[in-house]
Amino acid sequence: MSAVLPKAFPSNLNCSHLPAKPKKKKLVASPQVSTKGELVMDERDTSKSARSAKVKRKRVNKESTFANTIGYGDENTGFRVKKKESKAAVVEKKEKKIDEEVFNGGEETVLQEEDESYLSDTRFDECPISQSSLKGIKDAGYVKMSKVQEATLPLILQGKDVLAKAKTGTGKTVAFLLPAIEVLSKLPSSNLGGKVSPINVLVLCPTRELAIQAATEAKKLLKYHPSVGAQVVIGGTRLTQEQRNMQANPCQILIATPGRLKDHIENTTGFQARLKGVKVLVLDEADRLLDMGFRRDIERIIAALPKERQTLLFSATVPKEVKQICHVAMRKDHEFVSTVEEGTEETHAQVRQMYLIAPLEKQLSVLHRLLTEHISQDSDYKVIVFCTTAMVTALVAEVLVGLKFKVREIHSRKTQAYRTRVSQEFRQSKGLILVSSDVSARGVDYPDVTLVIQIGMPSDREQYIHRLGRTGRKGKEGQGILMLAPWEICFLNTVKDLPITEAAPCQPDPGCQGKILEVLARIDMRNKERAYQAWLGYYNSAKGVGQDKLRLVNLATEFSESMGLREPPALQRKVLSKMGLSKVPGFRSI
Ligand SMILES: Nc1ncnc2c1ncn2[C@@H]1O[C@H](COP(=O)(O)OP(=O)(O)OP(=O)(O)O)[C@@H](O)[C@H]1O
Repeated sequence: MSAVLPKAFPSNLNCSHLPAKPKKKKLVASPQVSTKGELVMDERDTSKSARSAKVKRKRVNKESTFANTIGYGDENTGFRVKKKESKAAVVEKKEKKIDEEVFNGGEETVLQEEDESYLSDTRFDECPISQSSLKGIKDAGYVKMSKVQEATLPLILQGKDVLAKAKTGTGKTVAFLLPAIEVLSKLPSSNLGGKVSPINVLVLCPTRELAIQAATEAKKLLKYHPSVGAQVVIGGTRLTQEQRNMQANPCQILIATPGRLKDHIENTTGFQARLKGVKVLVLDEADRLLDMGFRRDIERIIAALPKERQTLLFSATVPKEVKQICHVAMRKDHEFVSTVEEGTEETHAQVRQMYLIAPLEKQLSVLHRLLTEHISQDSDYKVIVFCTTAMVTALVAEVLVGLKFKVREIHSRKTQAYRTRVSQEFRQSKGLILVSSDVSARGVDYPDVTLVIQIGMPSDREQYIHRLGRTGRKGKEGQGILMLAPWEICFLNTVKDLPITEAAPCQPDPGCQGKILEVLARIDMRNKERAYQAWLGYYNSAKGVGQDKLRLVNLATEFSESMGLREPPALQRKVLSKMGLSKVPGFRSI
């Protein structure tokens, strides 16, 4: 590995790119319980401005925390207790327990500093919605509607198809769920019963985490609608188990990921007939669901639904192409609603965005420095580190664990039970780093994320915005750092209209590189091989990088060197062939 630092990375500068954090406020619980069942917190802080901030502590449901029940950090704890049970039975029980916890909502303790800029002046109780929904909303602690909720509710209640765009973390989930529940609760009873139990509201989400989260939100709103239920069908769980659940307790609201829904359409008896009852179809993260990765599944699903229905498309990003192809799902006379003013940025002003250029060989030590600095400034840190692929995510997580950071990892190569557990833990934690692939890029609502780091170029501008949107939710502050290699600078063109500034060059801690090499040396070779292959696959199809295959060979070698390897791993011929790289000189094959 070369020790020479490129120009963009001068050795005499310190890492001063992170803005100094304001002094932490001390939050002290005052023993008052409001009429809403909220525990209201007093804020004891010496600073005047801080004293004026409204801070609430919300208690949601249940006494036992999800974290306590499951026993994090020791995957095996739960398995060893009852020796007589088979491993499969225990796993099944554990997954069931996770499901129950997820859908009943474990205790969630959230400290909130309210900045109400995302809210409108309209209160929910001024709207023409049912008393049952209002009670659920009140219990959830929502008083005023967010701007997107205020803008879309009347249109949806009028029966219009709606394509809605609103910034990340501004309440789009409630914006589509609440009116959908209202539509459902007004259906004549013939639609609610009979031989076939119809699905009346179908919500599609691009990731499992998002589907689970939407179901949790639905449960809150349905609390006082005893005859309406919401169910989730997602990949990574047993199809037969889902079939049994649906048969035992068919619900009117189904929240699904597209692949698994398609499976049910094709393999579950009576499912197609149930779908004929759909009155409202929602595509959450619509632009993602309509892009090529999902399009076929979506078209197949739409073909199974009645044409006479209402369709709602929601996202924080609605590129031109989506407006052009939304007719795949919507009626021509649909309404387009945007709470992002024309000519203004799609990101939040209170989230400071920076980019930082570092060669691959230095990125882990720069990451180390960024994290160390952030943690020293904020003991309540909650960081998400996004990586390009699942296997690169696994590798970066392993390195950070080796460097003694408190880390969890989440990506598609983990079992669904693991992903659900980690997601719940991160939601409820402070002082934790989540290393993630794009499974957490969109929609996932982790409260109080203090910093989002993106390593390597995101797949596109939209993905950058959604990943960044994991911080600065509900009007809170946040920071985002995009770390690019010098040859990835072209990505900046796609986000040049966003307020993203160059961070001061970062000098890693002396000695850190040595530690990283030691950690890398201990990592199983197979993990590095997998990361190399995944990295190559990603950049091979990345715009602005993948076209020049000869350059790609050199960049991939640079990546393998950044993992401490002297020579790049050999790849299977069929893998190279699949990537269209078999004839490119420089790749080793077996
Ligand atoms: N009217 C409201 N008042 C207060 N909080 C709300 C309101 N509506 C929704 N919320 C809360 O705001 C948070 C963000 O909502 P949500 O996850 O739906 O945002 P989003 O706009 O869908 O974000 P993304 O674009 O990232 O998917 C959630 O914790 C949700 O419970």
